[in-house]
Amino acid sequence: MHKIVQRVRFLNRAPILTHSQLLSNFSNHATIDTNPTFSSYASIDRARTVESLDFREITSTRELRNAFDKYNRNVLSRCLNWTSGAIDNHHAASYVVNRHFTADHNDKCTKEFSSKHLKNIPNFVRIVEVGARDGLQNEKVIVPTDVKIELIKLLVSSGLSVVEATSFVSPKWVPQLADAKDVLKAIQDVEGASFPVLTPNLKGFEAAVAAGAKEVAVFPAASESFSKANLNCGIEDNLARCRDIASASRSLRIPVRGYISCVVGCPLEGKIAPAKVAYVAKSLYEMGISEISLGDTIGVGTPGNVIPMLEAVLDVVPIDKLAVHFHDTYGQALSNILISLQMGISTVDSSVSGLGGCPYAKGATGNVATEDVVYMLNGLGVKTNVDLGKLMLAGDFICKHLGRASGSKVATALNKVTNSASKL
Ligand SMILES: CC(C)(COP(=O)([O-])OP(=O)([O-])OC[C@H]1O[C@@H](n2cnc3c(N)ncnc32)[C@H](O)[C@@H]1OP(=O)([O-])[O-])[C@@H](O)C(=O)NCCC(=O)NCCSC(=O)C[C@@](C)(O)CC(=O)[O-]
Repeated sequence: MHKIVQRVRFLNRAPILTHSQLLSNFSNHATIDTNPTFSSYASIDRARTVESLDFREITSTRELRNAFDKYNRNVLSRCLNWTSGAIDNHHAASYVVNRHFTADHNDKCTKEFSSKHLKNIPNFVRIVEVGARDGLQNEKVIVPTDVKIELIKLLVSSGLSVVEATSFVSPKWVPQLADAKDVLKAIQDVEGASFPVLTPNLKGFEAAVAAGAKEVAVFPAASESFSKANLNCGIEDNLARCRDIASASRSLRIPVRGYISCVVGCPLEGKIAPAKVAYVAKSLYEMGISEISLGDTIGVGTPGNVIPMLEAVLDVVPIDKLAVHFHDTYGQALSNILISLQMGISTVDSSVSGLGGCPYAKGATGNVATEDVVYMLNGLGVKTNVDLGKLMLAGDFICKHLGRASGSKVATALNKVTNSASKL
């Protein structure tokens, strides 16, 4: 039933069914419908828990499946005992979404497939949501603080357990995040997630801690030129700043994440050698950084250059300390994530609706969209604890505010499907 509630909820254009309304609709269908093709559903063992009901059992009947394929409203109505009205449209939409367009995997197929080709893929992937920071930092028009706060709350309510909240950087460099202190203070009581913030130097670290930060992130680059453009200092000077933050955080027991920018390519230097990335990763590891996120800042990576980069880093840093952070400029992010998972990495950064871009990396488009990552992981049978429907609500919210379409292919496709379904 949880699944059903989820699917109906994400159709936020019409009233939401309560749990008991859904239950009663379900028992009605099971008892009233006399169509023989529907008997497999009608004979569902009553002793089974409500949670175990699954639309797949219903949609396995040929007549119903054909009706969905042809969007035949008459047959659908007969099979499902619909009457007209908003509730029925909810049903239609959730059936259609489930039948055709979710990434729910078929257990048998996926398991056989995984055992051969996907055996290293983790059972659980931790998603680090960076939309409120990486996603918004490049926006020219200042997003009001309360919109940022609402976005963060919506992201948490979708089940994301790490939601990067903002950056304590110079407001002259990144004016969009000048309200870092207010954002962080306003989410102190939000439960269910951690809220890391970027800190480029001790000044930023101290301000973040004063505002209530319990996790921070430093962000050196693997490219000397990019380091200067982004942080006004070279790689070594910046590593010294990271070291200062790492030692200041130790006594406060504050975990420090380390991003490495430009791990395969730099907007100023071009290709980046894997050895350079490994050098910065090893330096961060040796200073006690809790997790190292490898950033393809301008999205030029393909599995062809990501694999050698990951191999070089894996020689010097244990796999459980690594995360990947792909931008989707050339549409390669999901393939790069899949390769990273196959190599054993189980933490992935992404941004709701594919928002993002670094102000100091010209041409870089958004991060990989969290919706697309969740959809792919659902399809692989990998757990994330993220509710795709609720995540789409967060995406909808921020896209409406920014006045632009979602950068997530999954959100765009599912929204089209549910719009069609609501016309049934
Ligand atoms: C690092 C600095 C501050 C050096 O900037 P600077 O100008 O060299 O610093 P400074 O020490 O000379 O100070 C200049 C002014 O900034 C102030 N200042 C100094 N530090 C801070 C601070 N922490 N917070 C607030 N203010 C600060 C300082 O007080 C002073 O103020 P003034 O006296 O002129 O009024 C600057 O270069 C900066 O803020 N850079 C941040 C750039 C940035 O945020 N880039 C985007 C994030 S990186 C990214 O997106 C990549 C990533 C992580 O996502 C991974 C990926 O995608 O691959």
